[in-house]
Amino acid sequence: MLGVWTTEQVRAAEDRLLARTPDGALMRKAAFGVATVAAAMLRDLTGGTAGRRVTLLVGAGNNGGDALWAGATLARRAVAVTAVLLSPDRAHVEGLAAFRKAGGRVAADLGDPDLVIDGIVGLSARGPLRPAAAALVERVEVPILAVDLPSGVDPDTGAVDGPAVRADVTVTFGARKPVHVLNTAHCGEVRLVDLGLAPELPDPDLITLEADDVGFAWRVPGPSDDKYTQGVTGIAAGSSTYPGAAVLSTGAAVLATSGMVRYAGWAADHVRDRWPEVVATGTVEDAGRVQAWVVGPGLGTGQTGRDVLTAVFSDGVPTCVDADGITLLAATPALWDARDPDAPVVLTPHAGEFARIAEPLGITLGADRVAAARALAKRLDAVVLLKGNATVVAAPDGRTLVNAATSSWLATAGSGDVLTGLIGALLASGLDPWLAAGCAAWLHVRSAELAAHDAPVPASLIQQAIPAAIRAARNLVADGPVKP
Ligand SMILES: NC(=O)C1=CN([C@@H]2O[C@H](COP(=O)(O)OP(=O)(O)OC[C@H]3O[C@@H](n4cnc5c(N)ncnc54)[C@H](OP(=O)(O)O)[C@@H]3O)[C@@H](O)[C@H]2O)[C@@H](O)CC1
Ligand SMILES: Nc1ncnc2c1ncn2[C@@H]1O[C@H](COP(=O)(O)OP(=O)(O)O)[C@@H](O)[C@H]1O
Ligand SMILES: [K+]
Repeated sequence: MLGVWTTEQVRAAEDRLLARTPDGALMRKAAFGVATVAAAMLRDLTGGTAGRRVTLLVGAGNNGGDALWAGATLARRAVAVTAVLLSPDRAHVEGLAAFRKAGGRVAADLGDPDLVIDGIVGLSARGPLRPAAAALVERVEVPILAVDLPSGVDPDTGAVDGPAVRADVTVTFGARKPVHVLNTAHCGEVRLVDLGLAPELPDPDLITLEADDVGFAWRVPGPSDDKYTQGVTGIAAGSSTYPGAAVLSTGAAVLATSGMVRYAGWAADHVRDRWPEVVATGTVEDAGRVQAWVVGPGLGTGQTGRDVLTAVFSDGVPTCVDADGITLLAATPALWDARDPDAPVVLTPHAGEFARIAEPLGITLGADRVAAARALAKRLDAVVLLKGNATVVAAPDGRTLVNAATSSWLATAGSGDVLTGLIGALLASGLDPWLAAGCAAWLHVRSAELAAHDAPVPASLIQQAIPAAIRAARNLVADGPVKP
């Protein structure tokens, strides 16, 4: 697991570190990291550094100071560095002096650079780029290295509300901030420069899962296991209109667990045809014991759906509610009455479903997706997995993880049904519901990556890549550090 800290947490930690560090030392360390990455980018782009051209966009604060110090280091390595000062009378004084002394040039315009370094604004950023900065950024046609974060993007929410830098690489310092996991599209590749901040940091605000976390969490059958002891997953999904959702969701569970999967619903014949290993029945009541239910994909929003949801809740086991299940709960909150308060619920809304269920409760999905997911999780005493390019998973106790997509190929019809099957299988294996949702989101992205190979990919092929993705996660367990 890797931590992510809010700007407030980072600032407080930096203040403590600054108090016992010589003046300017942290900025010089940060800037050296920027210069090192910039030199590597120049080599990749042009085959060398000497004589190559870099333009710095320099704002009014320490972010601009970082850029100027980095520019000074590059200039000493014979790079032709130009600085455009957005607030000339407020540019970082020591940084500008060092930059000029190293041979850096101040100019009014971008010039014709090989690389641009964005030092417009960092942790103090509020709102989109202002017009002068926006006009410059708009004209950039070469790769951009962002200092700390891409300017114009909100550091704590990753939200973009107007002109903003879209970086190829972001070099950040001391700790990752929310923007780095919530808006990977604007950050590009994120590199972290160690400032020695770790001892000053509190518990992280958010976490992200690594491959070995997922591999470690995946249940592996032992010699005394049988098909029941590994957890039986139940899927209550599909209807005459949407039989495919049942097939996709059930299949994902089949591929994610070596135990047993039961299906209950209208699409029993379709499911049996595609997945003969599934025990399929017409109703939840006839399905037999399961350790977790998935309910909702393609279920329909009529009386049958309401009856199915009630039957599932009455079973008193961990339950993942998706799609039509969420819409039903939004329209008829009394359906919650059938829920056993001790049985965990995972809700998996996309933005529209989130609005449907959250707005009547006074919770809106604004720019701060983490805050919204946390509020709904607390209010409903359920894990909330909010879908999107960055998937946010919030537990009722406030634990929150973010899983960033590596592409947008997952945005395809039926891919959410695959995700629910994965969550169901992990819930049935006995995993903590928040971790189950997070591991499923991680594996979902990895499956899409393996299946897509930079081309469109249907949900059924994402599903087929599940075993390869599990292997990828588990191999790292074998090679990586042993966890307690
Ligand atoms: N502390 C440390 O230990 C270390 C800190 N480090 C570095 O310091 C950075 C934080 O620096 P910082 O706090 O000086 O402010 P910073 O982000 O440069 O903003 C400057 C000014 O920009 C303006 N502005 C605001 N929004 C804007 C917008 N949308 N578009 C345009 N302009 C906008 C606003 O000024 P205003 O014009 O509103 O008066 C604001 O005050 C941090 O990100 C890291 O890079 C590293 O060196 C490592 C050690
Ligand atoms: N732009 C995007 N980039 C990456 N993943 C995305 C993007 N948009 C949606 N997704 C993911 O794709 C899946 C879509 O699920 P959902 O909206 O329920 O679709 P469906 O109902 O068709 O199965 C979710 O896992 C979501 O996180
Ligand atoms: K920046």
